[in-house]
Amino acid sequence: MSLLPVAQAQARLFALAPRLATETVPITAAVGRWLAQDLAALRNQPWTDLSAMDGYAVRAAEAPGPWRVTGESAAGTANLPLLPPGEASRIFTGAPLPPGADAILIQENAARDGDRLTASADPLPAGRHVRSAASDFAQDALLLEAGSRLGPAQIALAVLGGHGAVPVGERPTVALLSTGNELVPPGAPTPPGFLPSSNAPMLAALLAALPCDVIDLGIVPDDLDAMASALDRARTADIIVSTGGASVGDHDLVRPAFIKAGGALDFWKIKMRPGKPLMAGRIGDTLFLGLPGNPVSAFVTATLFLLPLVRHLGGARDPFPPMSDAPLASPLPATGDRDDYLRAWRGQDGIVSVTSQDSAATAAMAKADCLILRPAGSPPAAPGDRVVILPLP
Ligand SMILES: Nc1nc2c(c(=O)[nH]1)N[C@H]1C(S)=C(S)[C@@H](COP(=O)(O)OP(=O)(O)OC[C@H]3O[C@@H](n4cnc5c(N)ncnc54)[C@H](O)[C@@H]3O)O[C@H]1N2
Ligand code: MOO
Repeated sequence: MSLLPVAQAQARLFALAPRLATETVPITAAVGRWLAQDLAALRNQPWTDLSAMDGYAVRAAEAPGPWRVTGESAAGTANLPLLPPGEASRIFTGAPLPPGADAILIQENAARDGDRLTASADPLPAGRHVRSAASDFAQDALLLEAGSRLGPAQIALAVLGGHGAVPVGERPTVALLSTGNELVPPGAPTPPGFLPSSNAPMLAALLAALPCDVIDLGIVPDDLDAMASALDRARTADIIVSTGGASVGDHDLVRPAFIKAGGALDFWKIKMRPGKPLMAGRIGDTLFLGLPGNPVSAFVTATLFLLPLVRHLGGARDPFPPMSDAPLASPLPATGDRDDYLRAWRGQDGIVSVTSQDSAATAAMAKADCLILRPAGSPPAAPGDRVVILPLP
């Protein structure tokens, strides 16, 4: 079987995965989720011309006064009477300007003696310290496009736009299955032959940044029937993710177990390093991703396939990790016949690849804050050469 290029594999994975239904949730529960529809403003912001400062509302053409201070405007007032010529109104930040006023004299620049007011400094142009009606956004304006992620700034915008609830993609459920006779749960004793299972906690940590619900189904031994029944039990999830047992050894049983459980495999073996044995398919309505067991391979394939899949299902417009380019600080060897995703960190002088690129080197992986993408067949690279990087979450 020839190796499938990463972009083709990602496209095939998404083709297996229709987006989830949408639901309307209170705005406070929408953080991190993706809008299911364009969001338009239900109101003008500001609703009318407002003062940006504490001071006096005046007619700018009358500066530097004197004015007679008559009315007052505070935030929360409306329907103010016309400001007669020659008069000023005391005003506070966020309060509406009385009709006729067109500038704010800030109180630091005002001299007041009883109800007599004069401007003590600088010319006062019309519009000074005024936030004009709808200058932030107007009613019916498009605030946020479908597929946008709702972070803190987007939530503020939606609320000011008049929305108390928003339509978003549902949260997918992700079931994690760790395969391997050698695995024990985190923190358990490790007699000879055993090691702690780190993949599920690592994947749960990666998924914690996304709106999804993670179920850890624990460790399954390298046994065809045990794996097949574990996969079958996991079918209530939207996505099943296994780690380990994905390669070609006699104990690598995930693929036959998936087929035994009734799954239809769509692809296996990707033109990437690490991560070659990655596989994907469907079992009923559930998507299946079989990640390699090596912790670094599982980390990289999760970054390039699992996280984008969760974003896609939840309605994201941009599901893939962003890429940029940056200069290298240290040299790189030529790549082989697979795309390399090298673990690296962003130093002051450029990108530094971590010392060990072995797919079991977790100490080196933990120093990385980005991946360098080096396409298959790239020649050696020297310090100063620009490379494509993917920042890590
Ligand atoms: N003859 C070949 N051998 C291998 C090939 C190949 O093409 N031909 N591919 C290699 C590549 S590339 C990878 S990647 C690995 C992946 O193998 P598996 O997915 O079958 O993973 P395992 O053999 O089950 O485990 C590999 C390694 O990772 C450790 N492991 C597994 N699960 C966990 C876990 N939950 N937590 C921590 N560590 C885990 C496991 O003990 C092994 O050391 O295959 C190559 N072989
Ligand atoms: O493709 Mo594997 O993940 O190199 O060790």
